[in-house]
Amino acid sequence: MDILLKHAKKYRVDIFWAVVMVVIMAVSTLWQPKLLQKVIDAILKDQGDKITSLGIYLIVVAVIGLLAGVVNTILSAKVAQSMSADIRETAFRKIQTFSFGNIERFQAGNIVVRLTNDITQIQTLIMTILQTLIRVPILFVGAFILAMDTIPDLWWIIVILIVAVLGISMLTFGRMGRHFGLMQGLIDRVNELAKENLMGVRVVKSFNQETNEEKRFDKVSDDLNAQNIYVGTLFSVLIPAFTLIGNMAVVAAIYFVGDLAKADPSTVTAITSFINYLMQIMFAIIIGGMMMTFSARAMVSIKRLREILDEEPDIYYTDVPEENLTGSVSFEDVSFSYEGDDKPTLKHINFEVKPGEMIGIVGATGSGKTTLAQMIPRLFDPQEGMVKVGGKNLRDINEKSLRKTVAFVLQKAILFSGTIADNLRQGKEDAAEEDMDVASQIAQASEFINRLPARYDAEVEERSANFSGGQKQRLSITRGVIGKPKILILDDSTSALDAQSEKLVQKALNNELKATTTFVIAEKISSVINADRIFVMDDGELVGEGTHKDLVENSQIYQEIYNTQKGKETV
Ligand SMILES: Nc1ncnc2c1ncn2[C@@H]1O[C@H](COP(=O)(O)OP(=O)(O)OP(=O)(O)O)[C@@H](O)[C@H]1O
Repeated sequence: MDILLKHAKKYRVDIFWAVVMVVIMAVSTLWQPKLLQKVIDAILKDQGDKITSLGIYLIVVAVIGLLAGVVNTILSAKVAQSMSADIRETAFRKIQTFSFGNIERFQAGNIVVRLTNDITQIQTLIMTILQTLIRVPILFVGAFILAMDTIPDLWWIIVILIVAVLGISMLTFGRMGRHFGLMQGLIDRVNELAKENLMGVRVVKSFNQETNEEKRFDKVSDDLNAQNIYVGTLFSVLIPAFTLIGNMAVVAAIYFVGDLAKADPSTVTAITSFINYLMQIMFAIIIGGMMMTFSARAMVSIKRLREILDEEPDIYYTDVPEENLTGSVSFEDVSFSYEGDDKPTLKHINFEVKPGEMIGIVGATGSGKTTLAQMIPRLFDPQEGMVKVGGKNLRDINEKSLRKTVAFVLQKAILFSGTIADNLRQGKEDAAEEDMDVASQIAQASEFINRLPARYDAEVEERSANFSGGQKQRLSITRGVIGKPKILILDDSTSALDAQSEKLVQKALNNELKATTTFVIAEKISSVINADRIFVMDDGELVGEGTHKDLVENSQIYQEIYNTQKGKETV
């Protein structure tokens, strides 16, 4: 609840007026039956003047109540929407501080559901609170007192009605609350499955997996449907049950009022307002029950959002001034394990790289090449040892200094929707067209960019679906080199390029970014054969280091990789 209170402060004036409007609305609702009773009384006594004045009075009270209701709805909607937008933005800002590790802990799909579905639940709760929280007790207590005051002899009908409606509400709304919790978990699962399926739609189709995928999805969707049907069934039983109780109370009131009227004829005119108050008591209990059920559902959502807001970022940057670092990189006895893994992925890695060196990293799949590279831009922190850039421990430099020094071109080229220029400017905020020309020439991207009518203003669709794998990689390399970083890491980033283009990229890098320290992770030895030094990784260990010539002579693992590739390629 503290999330709601914290974000409510900003809207306290609107909340105050929303609450005032609710009170006016409740008082108007309570007042109307009494006025109606007086109008009927005047009609029976044929008091023409009184009928008109009371009639106008009744209409004015009803219109005021109606207007208060409209203003309350407008204010409540405004506050609910604004507060939920604020909470969503706060959560999104928090997510931006997360490391890879933090995000993996939640899974991306799960975070999306929290930012959408859970926020919607919270929005509904805020709206419900502002519309009903105060109205329910005022209506319940007011209608109870007024009903007792109207026909005191029928007090027992009021008590039986309250006991019956309360009993049924507690039984059903309690059950619904539990099922809402289950539904939330299933909605997560439906979202995850749909996302996984759509992201991997090419794999699904090429492996003819549609039927299996449908089965997996249907199972979760059916479970969710079963929960929905259960809650729906409870609702469909509830409404006739409440109607029956209400009608029985009305019949009892009419039946017994006959006896009372013999002694006091004025009781007859009181029956309409008495019935009205009975209905108001019943609705107050029902609305209260529904509010509690909504709250139970929204509490699950608040808890899920709290988890995001309370998550401590794994990686903190120290508050030191920005500085210009050199391109040297050193690992001092670095060991690292992914969370939940009992086996380390990197084991006691030691090396030193001078500014401007080109380092190739090779090794079997899963040997830890990407993990090692991810330590340099500090995507993960090692559990043991120290990573230094420009002679400084990464834990002692600020984020900006590191980001402007290191550019990382990922194995999987990821572009954002927008234009090509928008994407390139992620690598250099103020990049001019000339910078883009130079960078795209290095990445061998200029040819296809120049063929696009809008060139750098060409649109990149969502998930860059309008570009081929090779084009995405070229654009991704362009973004990596555009800021002329001191350290450039290419993680298997030329895998979708033909051998000729790959060679041209390497040549251009050598010519244009001579001063840049470059790490090239490659599956193919041919991609790193000309590197100043090549690191050989095996099962998390750095088992060899040297030029291609040295390694062919001295490293058994390198020789094995080299020999398996030699037959297939011109190395
Ligand atoms: N985010 C992660 N969480 C848990 N384990 C991971 C994660 N990323 C990698 N691993 C594990 O760490 C090991 C090393 O992975 P890494 O990606 O560094 O290897 P690699 O040498 O780059 O492989 P490849 O050549 O196939 O890209 C693998 O066993 C992998 O399963």
